[in-house]
Amino acid sequence: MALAASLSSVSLLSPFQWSTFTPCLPHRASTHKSPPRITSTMVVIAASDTTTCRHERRVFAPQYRGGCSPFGQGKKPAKIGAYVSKMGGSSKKIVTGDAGYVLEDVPHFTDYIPDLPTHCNPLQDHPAYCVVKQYFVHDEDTVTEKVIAHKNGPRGLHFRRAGPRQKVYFEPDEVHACIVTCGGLCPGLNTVIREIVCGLYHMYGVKRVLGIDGGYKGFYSRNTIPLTPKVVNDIHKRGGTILGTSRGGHDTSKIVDSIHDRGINQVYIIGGDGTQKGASVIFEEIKRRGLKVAVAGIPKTIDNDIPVIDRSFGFDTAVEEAQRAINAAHVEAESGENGIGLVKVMGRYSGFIAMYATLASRDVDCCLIPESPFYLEGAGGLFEYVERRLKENGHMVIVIAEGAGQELLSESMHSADKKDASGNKLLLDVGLWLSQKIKGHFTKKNKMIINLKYIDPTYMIRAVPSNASDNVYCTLLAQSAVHGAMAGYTGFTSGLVNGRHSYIPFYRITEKQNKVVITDRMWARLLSSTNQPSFLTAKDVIEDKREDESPTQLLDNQSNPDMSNLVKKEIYCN
Ligand SMILES: Nc1ncnc2c1ncn2[C@@H]1O[C@H](COP(=O)(O)OP(=O)(O)OP(=O)(O)O)[C@@H](O)[C@H]1O
Ligand SMILES: O=P(O)(O)OC[C@H]1O[C@](O)(CO)[C@@H](O)[C@@H]1O
Ligand SMILES: [Mg+2]
Repeated sequence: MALAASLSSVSLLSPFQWSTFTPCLPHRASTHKSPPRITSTMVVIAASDTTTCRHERRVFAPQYRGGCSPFGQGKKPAKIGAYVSKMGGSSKKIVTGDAGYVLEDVPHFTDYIPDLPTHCNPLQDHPAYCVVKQYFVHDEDTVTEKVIAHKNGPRGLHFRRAGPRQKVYFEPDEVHACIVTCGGLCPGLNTVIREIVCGLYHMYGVKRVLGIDGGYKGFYSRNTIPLTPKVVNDIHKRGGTILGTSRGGHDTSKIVDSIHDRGINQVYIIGGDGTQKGASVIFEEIKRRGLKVAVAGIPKTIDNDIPVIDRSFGFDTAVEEAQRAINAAHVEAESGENGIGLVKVMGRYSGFIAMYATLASRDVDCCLIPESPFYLEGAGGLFEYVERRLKENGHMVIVIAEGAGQELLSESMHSADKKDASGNKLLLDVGLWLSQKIKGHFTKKNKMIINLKYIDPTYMIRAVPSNASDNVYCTLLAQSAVHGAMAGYTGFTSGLVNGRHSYIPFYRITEKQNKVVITDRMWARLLSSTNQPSFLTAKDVIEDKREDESPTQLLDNQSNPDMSNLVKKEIYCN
C-alpha cells in the first residue's frame, strides 16, 4: 500500500500483460474468464494490438497447447494500465488489485515503443514442447513474494511469473543476442551461458549469439566470441566462465554504443549485485534512446547475498565443496593434541556459505559470520569457548566467513581501506589473523599446548563446476531469461521466488543485500547445533530484531513479524 501511495505518473501497460483477458486462445477455454476488479489505483488505457501470426500448422490437438492465431488481429482490446513511478533513478511499474494485491512488474518494450508487431511463439510447433498441456504461461500469472499467509492479511507483493508467452516480439532471424559475465567466479556460470545459447537456438531458432569477452569492459575494448551449441556443448563440465570476467570498467554510454553499433537486440547479463546495478543503468539508457533491445539479468553470487530470490545458483555447489575443507580440518584437529581446525570460506557481507556448511557438516564447533559480531577476550568471548571445548573434547573446528570480524582486524592492524576495481572493499585475511590470535593467546597467556591448522579453500570453492542440482537450476534460469526477452520483457532479473521462476525488477535485486538474520530461526538452529556462544546480549537481540525484520532467504524465509516473539527470543538467547 505504501508503494501504491508513492506512485507518481502513469504509463501504458504492455499489450501482453493482461492479454489473456482478450481472446488470444480461440481453441482453449481460458481459466481466467474475467479481468480482476479494477480498483481506484488502476486506470484503463486502450492500446493497439498488432499481432501478425501467420502460420497455423497444427501437430497435436489444439486444446493441448497454447494456440496462437490471427484471431485478434487488428482489434483494439481494452488494457489495464499500470502506474510507473520514478524512484531512485529507476522506473517502478506497480499494479494493485483486490485485498492488498500488489504486482511489482517488469518493464516491457511496449512501455516505450509503440505499435510493435508480435509473432506466434515458435514453440507451439516444437515437437518437444507442443505436447505440453498449458505450455504457455498466462499473462496474469504472478508469483507471491511470501508463501506464509494470515487469515486477514493482505495478499501482498507479487512478481511476474517467468516462462514462454504465446506471442513473441522477435522473429528468430531478427535476434542478435549477446552474453556477458561480470564480477567474481561462481559454479554454474558456464552452464548458464550454455543454456542461453542452446535455449535460443533450439527453442526459438535463433542463430546469432555473441559472447562478450571479459566482463563489461569487453563491450568496448575486447573481441567478441561467436557462440553456437557446438562451441558451448561441454562447457558446463568446467568451472569458471569461458567468456572471462572482470570488475570495474562499467561505462554505460560506451556499452550501449557498442550494443547499438553491433546490432545487438538481446543482452544477457550474468553477475552479482554490482553487475545487476550495471544492467539496470544499461537498460535505462537503452530505454532513453528508444532502442528495441531486451536487457535480461541472471543473478550470480556465491555469497547468496542477492535478496528476493530463494538462493543463487552455485551456492549449493559451494556449500558441498566447503564440506571437503571442513572434513580435512576435522581430521587434522582430531589427530593432534588440542587440535583446532580453522577453515575460512567466502562471504564478504553475508555468512550463508559458512552457516550452511556448518549446519551440513555437524563437525563444526563454532561458526563466525559478518552478521554476528564476536569478541575474543573475557567472559562469553571466543577464547573462553575454545578453551572449554578443548577441555571437553580435545579438539574443535571453527568455520569463519571472510567478512567476519573485520572491525576487530582493522582495529588491531590499522589498515587503510582498500577497494577493488568495482569499489568493493578489499578484506583483510581474517583466517590468518584469527589463527595468530588463538595461537598467541594459548601459548603465551595460558601455556596450553594447541595444534592449530588453518585451511583456506576460498577460491577452490568457487572455481569448481556446478553440481547436478545447480546445473538444473542454471538451465531453468537461463531458459526463463530467454523466454522473457523473446516475449518483449526487459529490465528484469530472472530468479526463483518460493520455488517459482519469476521476473524481478532490477531495483528489487539491487536495493539491499540478503543477509543472515541472526534473530531468525536458522541461526538459532546453528547455535543449538554448535553450542557456541551467541556473542549477543538480550539488548542486542532486541535492537537487531527492530533494525531488520527481513527474513533469512533459503528455507526459513517467512519469519513471524509478531513482536510478542521478541520476549521468547530474549529468553532463548540469554
Ligand atoms: N553501481 C554500479 N553501476 C554500474 N555498474 C556497476 C555498479 N556497481 C558495479 N558495477 C559494475 O558491475 C561489474 C561487477 O561488479 P562487482 O565487481 O561488484 O561484482 P558483482 O557483480 O557484485 O559480483 P560479486 O558477487 O562477485 O561481487 C563491474 O564491471 C562493475 O564496474
Ligand atoms: O578476489 P576477487 O575475485 O576479486 O573476489 C573475491 C570476492 O568475490 C566473492 O566471491 C563474491 O563473488 C566474495 O565472496 C569475495 O570476497
Ligand atoms: Mg557484489
